[in-house]
Amino acid sequence: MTQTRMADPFSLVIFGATGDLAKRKLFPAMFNLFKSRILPDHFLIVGVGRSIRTVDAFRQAVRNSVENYSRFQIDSEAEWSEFVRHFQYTSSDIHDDQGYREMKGIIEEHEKQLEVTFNRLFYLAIAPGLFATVSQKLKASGLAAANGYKRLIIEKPIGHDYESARELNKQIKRTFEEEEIYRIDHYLGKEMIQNIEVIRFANSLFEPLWNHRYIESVQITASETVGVEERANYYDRAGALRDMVQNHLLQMLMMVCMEPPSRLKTEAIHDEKIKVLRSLRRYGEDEVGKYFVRAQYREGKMNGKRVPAYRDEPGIDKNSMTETFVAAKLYVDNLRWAEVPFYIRTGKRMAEKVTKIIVQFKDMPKNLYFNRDNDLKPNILEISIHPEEGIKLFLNAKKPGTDNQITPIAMEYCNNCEEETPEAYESLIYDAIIGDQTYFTHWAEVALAWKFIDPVRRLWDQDPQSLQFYDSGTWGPKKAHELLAQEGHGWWPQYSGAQPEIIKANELPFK
Ligand SMILES: NC(=O)C1=CN([C@@H]2O[C@H](COP(=O)(O)OP(=O)(O)OC[C@H]3O[C@@H](n4cnc5c(N)ncnc54)[C@H](OP(=O)(O)O)[C@@H]3O)[C@@H](O)[C@H]2O)C=CC1
Ligand SMILES: O=C1O[C@H](COP(=O)(O)O)[C@@H](O)[C@H](O)[C@H]1O
Repeated sequence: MTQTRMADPFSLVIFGATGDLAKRKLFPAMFNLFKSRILPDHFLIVGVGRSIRTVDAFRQAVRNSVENYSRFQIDSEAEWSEFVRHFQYTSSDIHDDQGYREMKGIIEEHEKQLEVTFNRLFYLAIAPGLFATVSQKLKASGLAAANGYKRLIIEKPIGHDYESARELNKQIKRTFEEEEIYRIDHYLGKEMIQNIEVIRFANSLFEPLWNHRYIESVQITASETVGVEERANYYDRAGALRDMVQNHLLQMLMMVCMEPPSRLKTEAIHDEKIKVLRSLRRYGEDEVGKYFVRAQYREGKMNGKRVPAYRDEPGIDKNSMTETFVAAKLYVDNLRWAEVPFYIRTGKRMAEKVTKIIVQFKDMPKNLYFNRDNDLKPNILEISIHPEEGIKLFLNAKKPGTDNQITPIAMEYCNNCEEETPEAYESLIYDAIIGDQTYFTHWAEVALAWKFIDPVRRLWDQDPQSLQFYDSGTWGPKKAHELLAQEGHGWWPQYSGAQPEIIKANELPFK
């Protein structure tokens, strides 16, 4: 959410309104925006699903979802009525033209009552295999012919490789221009991911150091404790490389690496992100094994409870070769990042749920001054994205009262300690409503990310030996540690051993 202003009146059609995404994310996000008073008086939400529901039953489902997942409470029945009166429902199969006529009828009826420009958004919370059909039928039915704006919001996965993504994109573009397509990568809606830009470009402290001369390495971790859950059908065909690396991890990498944009405008930011993907070092087939590690979880213990191996999860093939973990060493071959390793890792059933970026600065000269025993801890900037949100800067300082002993200390800022921050979908839906594409994925990003991933995937598919295994509840296979050890590095924080004192940002003298 880049700016807070009241949105213009709009109609939003949610395809897949009876599904999980709508229930857990979309309805609560709409309610959060309503509570934040940034939705206009006039807006309409039309839910579409195959399930037969009355409008009242649909509104009750919206209420259940808000009560379970919204960050705000419903304060009164009057408030609830004011919110829910905006919701309508129509039951229809996506292939059925009559359904589109009904949607059009509901929307036109709403628009007729208003003397304003008619803006329409279409949110596809449905399987990607249905995107092209909906897009084509929106055009044919005239629904996509608003006299204001028309926008399409789609979810990942966008294809399963470059070719399929390109084909899908081609079909969607028959109805929507690039400026009308909002491709959600929900990591870009996270507060601290959006904060990376500010930390980098609003602090004279960091910008001069943000390059290969001062940065030793960067680590990006997105670890999860959950297993495959109920998504066997999708996940077993996707794997962690497609599910997490192609999108979320590369997006985080782009935010860390991009050059300062010429202006804080969507196009300028997208241009710089795209250049990062273009600069990513491509590995030959014989190099994938050296720079990438993939693995699958075995059974293990999580919170004292035994959990099954991936191959024993419901719906998963007993011989599945799908990876649930990926680690990689990447290089961005440009002048700023020459030879700086970017270590990325993601996995399911790992020891902790954590999303974090670690920027490790170069060591002080060895054997000089305070580093004479060569045991100074490195300076680290830790950007915590989830579940903590904030930054910590690890420094070395004199231990109070002792004889020149040095201790690591940390200065800390917590972003979500005092108040709950907006949820990613809330920020992104709001941005789509006000027409800000900054934190959505441009087609060129999708295309280049696939082009980077595809050769790795191809190689893995031909090489069963590339699959390692790790116990559930651990930090992944040994090889993922060896990947860093080769360079004298280690995954933070196990490697640091530091138990730094924390200096809170609000205790600093300038506050
Ligand atoms: N759930 C999540 O957290 C996330 C989901 N996504 C993506 O969002 C999309 C939806 O996911 P999710 O909500 O989990 O899926 P669900 O299976 O829970 O819901 C699918 C929805 O699509 C509707 N639907 C399916 N086929 C048709 C059809 N032929 N005509 C009309 N409606 C149809 C279903 O309606 P009905 O049941 O009434 O037939 C239902 O509302 C997927 O692309 C997924 O990858 C992305 C990120 C996170
Ligand atoms: O997109 C996805 O992300 C989730 C992890 O998201 P987070 O916000 O909880 O970090 C992951 O579980 C899922 O497999 C993937 O499709």
